[in-house]
Order: sequence, then C-alpha cells, then structure tokens
Amino acid sequence: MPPAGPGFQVSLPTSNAFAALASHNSSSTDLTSTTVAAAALDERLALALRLVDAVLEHDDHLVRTLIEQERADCWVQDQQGWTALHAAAYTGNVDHVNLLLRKGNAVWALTDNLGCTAGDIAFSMNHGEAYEALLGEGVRAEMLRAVLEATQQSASEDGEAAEDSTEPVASTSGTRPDQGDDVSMREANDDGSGAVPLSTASDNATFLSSRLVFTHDAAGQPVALDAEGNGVMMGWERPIMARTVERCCEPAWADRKGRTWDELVKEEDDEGNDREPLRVMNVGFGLGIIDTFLQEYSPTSHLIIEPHPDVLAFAREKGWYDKPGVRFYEGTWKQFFKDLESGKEEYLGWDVVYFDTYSEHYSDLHAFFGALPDLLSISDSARFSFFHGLGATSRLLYDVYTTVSELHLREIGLETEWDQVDVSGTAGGKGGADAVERWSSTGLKGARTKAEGVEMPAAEEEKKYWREDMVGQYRLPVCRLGM
Ligand SMILES: C[S@@+](CC[C@H](N)C(=O)[O-])C[C@H]1O[C@@H](n2cnc3c(N)ncnc32)[C@H](O)[C@@H]1O
Repeated sequence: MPPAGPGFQVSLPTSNAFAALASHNSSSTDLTSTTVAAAALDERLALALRLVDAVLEHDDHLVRTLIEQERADCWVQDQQGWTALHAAAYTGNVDHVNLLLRKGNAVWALTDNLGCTAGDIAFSMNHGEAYEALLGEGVRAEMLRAVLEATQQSASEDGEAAEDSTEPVASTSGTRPDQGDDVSMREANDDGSGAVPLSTASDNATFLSSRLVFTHDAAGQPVALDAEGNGVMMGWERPIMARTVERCCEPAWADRKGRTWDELVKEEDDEGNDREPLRVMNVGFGLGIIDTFLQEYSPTSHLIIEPHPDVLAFAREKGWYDKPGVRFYEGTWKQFFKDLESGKEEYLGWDVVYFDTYSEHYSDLHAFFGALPDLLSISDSARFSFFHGLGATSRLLYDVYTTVSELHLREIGLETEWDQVDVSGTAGGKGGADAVERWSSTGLKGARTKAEGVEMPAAEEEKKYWREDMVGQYRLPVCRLGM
C-alpha cells in the first residue's frame, strides 16, 4: 500500500522530495534567503541520513545525540525508502526503536520502496522485541485515530442535526461516514501515492455508481471486477468462506438439540415438524460464495444486504431471489440500519451475521460493530464474522488491525477467537508462487477484459491485496457476545 501502509495517508516528504525542494529553492531569485533555506534543508537531510547510518552502525551515543540534541528528522527516507526506524528494526535494537518513537518523530507505518514497514523488517529478521514495540505503537496510534474520528464524526453529526432542523434530510447512501484515512477493507487500491483518490476501490459511492463485470480469470476462477479492473471478489477465496460458515453455523446447530445439522434437517424433514429458526444475515453478496455455503445449513431466514445493481442483477440471474428463505435488502447496510431505526425493517435476532463489503474502510466496519449487540440473537450460539483483509499487504499492519478490531469488538461486549485458514492455494489447487499470484487483486495482469458490454482498463501492474509471503495465513474472526 501507500508509503505509510495501506490506507495510512501519512503524507511526508521523502528525502528525495526534501532534496528537490532544496534545489528548487536555491534556483529562486531571492538568492540570500533561498540559499540559507536550501543550506538548512541540506543540513537537515544530512543529519537525518547520518541518523540512519548511526543506527546501522550501533553507535548509541551518536543516535542519542542526533535524536535528542540535534533533533534529526526520523521520518526521512533514504534511497531505498528506509527511515532510521527501518534501520533499527533491521538491527533489532529495541532501545533505538523506542528512542525513535518516543523522543524522535519517527512514523511507525512508513513503508520502504519494497512496501515494507519497519515492523515487517523486524519480523523477517526475527527480532521479536523490536517487532512487539512497533506493534504496540501501531495499535496505540490506530486506537487513538479511532477515538479522534469518532469525536469528529459526532461533531459533524451535531452540525448536521442543527441543519436538519431547517432542511430536509439528504440521502447519505453509499457515502463514508467519516472521510477518514484509515485502512481499506480490501486492499486493491494501493497506488503507492499516499493520496485517497475517488476510486472505485476506495470510495463506496464511486464504486456503487460504477459498472461491474462478472468473468473468469486465466485459471478459470470466477471473478467480479470493478470498473478499474480491481477484483471485488475472487473464486479462490472459497476456502475462507467455507470455513467461516462452518465456524459460525455449527454452534447454532449444536445448540439445537445437540444434533448435527444434517441429522436435524433430516429428522425434521421426515417428521414434517417446524424447524427451530436459523436466521442468517450476509452483508455484501459478491459472487454469492458465502451465501451458497450458508444455504447448506437451510436457514429459515437468509437476509442478504446488497446495494450494487450489477451484483443484484447477477444474483437474480443465478436464481438467488427464488432460493428458500432468501430475501434481498437492495441497499447499503447504512440504509438498512436507518430502516431498522425507523421500524421499516425488523430486528430479528440473527444467529449468524457476516460482513464483507467493498470500497469501505476500517471506520465503516467499526461503525458496523456498534450495532452487533442489537443485531445478534441473545443465544450463546450466535456468531459474527467479517472478512479480515485489513492491512493484508504487511505483516505489521495485519497484526495491528487484528488487535485493533479485537479491542473494538471487546469494547462492545464481543469476544473474538481467531481461526487460521490456509490461503497458500493448496486447498484449491496449486500452491507456492502460483498461489501468491492468485492472491493478487485480479489475476488479470495486462489483460483488457470486455464482458457484458463493459470495457475494463488493462491492469498496468498487478496490485496485490494479500502479501501471502509476508502476512502468512488468513485470520478468520469468530465473534460472540461475551458471557
Ligand atoms: C467482496 S464482495 C462480497 C463477497 C462475498 N462474501 C462472497 O462470498 O461472494 C463485496 C460485496 O459488498 C457489496 N457492497 C459494497 N458496498 C456495500 C455497502 N455499503 N453495503 C452493503 N454491501 C456493499 C459489493 O457490491 C459486493 O457485492
């Protein structure tokens, strides 16, 4: 993802930008003041790069002097994109890591030219203590960000409420509640620029008003692509969806007379009895993969929340509107929540709730968490899960968002267990390098696709949304209301 990691929009000048600025200034007309300014910038740049070297050379005294007395800029990146923090992560010197974070102005989430945060480097070098320090910093920073965003959000809602007293309420369909810069739910929109463009992959309203294509990749896997050629959903995520359903539905079955799902369905079918209800809610239909697995449990009520017209058309064409127990809510989950509040929709007490949308951000998921105590059935067997692709291009970011989401869920009374799912591709076919390739955002590098009358741009370069080499196995959250 971008310089500061996926969705982390820390826009700081790199050392190169710093140098460019110095040279630009020195060619300006006001020679005296610009020469002084350029010299000052050169000096700061030299100081910052000396700090990187001092860290690499284990020169404790110089590191301390440069940070505490010389106030060297710890966020400056060298030619390979390394900051002093990357260097400290490389050497594994936890004192330097802490010094840079506490006394210096180091930025924990900056990525080097290869897309690695300092934490990723510490992890790959097996420097456990340094890694833990960076993880702690990331979690603190992201928890703080969420608090600040919530404060901003409630301030803007107060403002809107004041306006609402005189103006009709405008639809907020598909818009982000916060416009914050947090991590994307799925990581296809890494353009490395650090900016948040109004792209189909990062802006929900843009995505919902653009076309989608349902096609197949070179390996014959079904894929749904957005108008920029990013993968919205890929067939090879099946093992994740299968395991999610198993983990979320089995407790409800076990709860029902202690019999397995198969036994229960069979017995009740034979005897013609009414079954105990099993109510499931899925937010985001995509290719209908998770819904297919949910159907195997014959839910009495199967609610699918999906706003995209092309996805709805796809679902209709595949016969989903006629499946037993299935009902589509044709709108966003935020619209659905409004309808729940107004009484237009009913709180059913769902046994299983799953959340996997596209072009939304962690702050959206966090907002969804807040409703779970009302959405979930009070039964011990009720489960919630979500697609955890948060920060999946970096080991550190993935760990940070695993912890942050768990803490946020705990705040609202949900306990989380993390299951592991092999995403190496061995479950669905070939493994190794081929599997890593399959975890790219489209698998259609360089291919211009034309399907159903919608022409997609050729993907200039493969955008990975899962760094399987760095991140490892997929973590499946299984959440329940605490005791
Ligand atoms: C990654 S796909 C879901 C894939 C699904 N889990 C499966 O197994 O096939 C994301 C889906 O979320 C839908 N979506 C996007 N924004 C949404 C929103 N605000 N509310 C509900 N669904 C949304 C997209 O249209 C898309 O169909």
